[in-house]
Amino acid sequence: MKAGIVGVTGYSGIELLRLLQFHPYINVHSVYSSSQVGMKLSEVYPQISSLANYSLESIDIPKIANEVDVVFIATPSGVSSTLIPELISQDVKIVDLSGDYRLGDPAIFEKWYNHPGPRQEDLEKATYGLSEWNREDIKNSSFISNPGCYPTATLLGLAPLVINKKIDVSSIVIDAKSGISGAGKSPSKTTHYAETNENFSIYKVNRHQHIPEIEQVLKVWDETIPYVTFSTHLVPMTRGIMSTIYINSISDSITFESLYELYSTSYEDSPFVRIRDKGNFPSTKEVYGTNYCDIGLAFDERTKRITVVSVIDNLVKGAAGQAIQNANLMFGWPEDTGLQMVPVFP
Ligand SMILES: NC(=O)C1=CN([C@@H]2O[C@H](COP(=O)(O)OP(=O)(O)OC[C@H]3O[C@@H](n4cnc5c(N)ncnc54)[C@H](OP(=O)(O)O)[C@@H]3O)[C@@H](O)[C@H]2O)C=CC1
Ligand SMILES: CC(=O)N[C@@H](CCC(=O)OP(=O)(O)O)C(=O)O
Repeated sequence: MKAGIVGVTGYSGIELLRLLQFHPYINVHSVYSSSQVGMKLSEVYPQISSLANYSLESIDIPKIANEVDVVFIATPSGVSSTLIPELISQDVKIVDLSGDYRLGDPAIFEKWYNHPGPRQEDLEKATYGLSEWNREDIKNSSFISNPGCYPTATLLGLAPLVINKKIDVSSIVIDAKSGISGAGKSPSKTTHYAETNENFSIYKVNRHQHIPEIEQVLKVWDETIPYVTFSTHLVPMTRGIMSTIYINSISDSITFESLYELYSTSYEDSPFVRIRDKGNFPSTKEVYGTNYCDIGLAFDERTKRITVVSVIDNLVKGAAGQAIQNANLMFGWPEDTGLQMVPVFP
């Protein structure tokens, strides 16, 4: 299959190109840019000069649809909703890495993203691509809205408890931390080296755009879920997300062993979700450069509170890796095709 990447000069786009080098059935045919048309991609990223000699092409929808079988769109929010209305009518599979098509209601989108959302009629054609929990719909879809990085780590961490109704639904607190590459490659005041190095900061308190995304999915799993508390922090590292989740249990019979059994069973057919043994908690480096989501669990007998620790690489399972996992599902291949990496460590 031939793939195209829109936004290849960004962090998720270049990660897509890197990961697809390992894919046996997908060949990156063309790469597209809005601002550097005609340049060689190796002029932007000399580290890929040994790969095929890609030139950055303009974003011309009929041409894209004509030359590739699947197009990955890795552009800032607000861009894909200008491309999708035309692209969607063409015979090409689409994976959108941005947040544009994740929320089902354009009014909610506008409230949290602070700019107008996509058309309702196009939103209805998008399938939310949380691979592990939406496989059948993804297999039958040709337009995937890839989840956000924080929602991926958080929802994989919460799913077994929420779906199996093991918790006090009003008690969910999510404390999430991200490396700086989560903010993309354009520098800003908050991602400036002097602001992030040897610093640890909280941001977008109670107004992060991933709050409605997380709540929307949780409500599909359990309609009684009200709101969640979700906070995000910047950590002075390049990649990685750790989502630490605190929840009150509703059952006195919960033990670490019962939690471990629940999670292991829930993810027994999910090659990328790995559950840690008792007392063993994952760190972000242990999934670095891979599509894994590693989950650690604890139960506090005194407070009856459950702690879930979920880590991913934001650019892989949180973006490019999950996008390829979803393309694999759409094409009917095993979902780990081309994604069997070993973490870069240390
Ligand atoms: N970074 C991460 O960890 C994650 C990011 N995402 C989402 O994926 C998307 C890409 O993120 P990321 O790679 O970090 O972003 P970057 O800012 O690193 O790159 C985005 C790229 O989009 C292109 N672009 C910018 N403006 C436009 C435009 N108006 N029209 C077309 N292309 C444009 C640019 O390339 P050029 O100038 O060459 O066109 C740019 O290199 C975002 O929506 C982000 O929210 C999702 C999950 C995780
Ligand atoms: C560290 C950092 O800044 N991370 C970004 C997450 C980017 C992302 O995945 O957001 P989308 O929903 O727009 O795709 C943020 O918190 O906004």
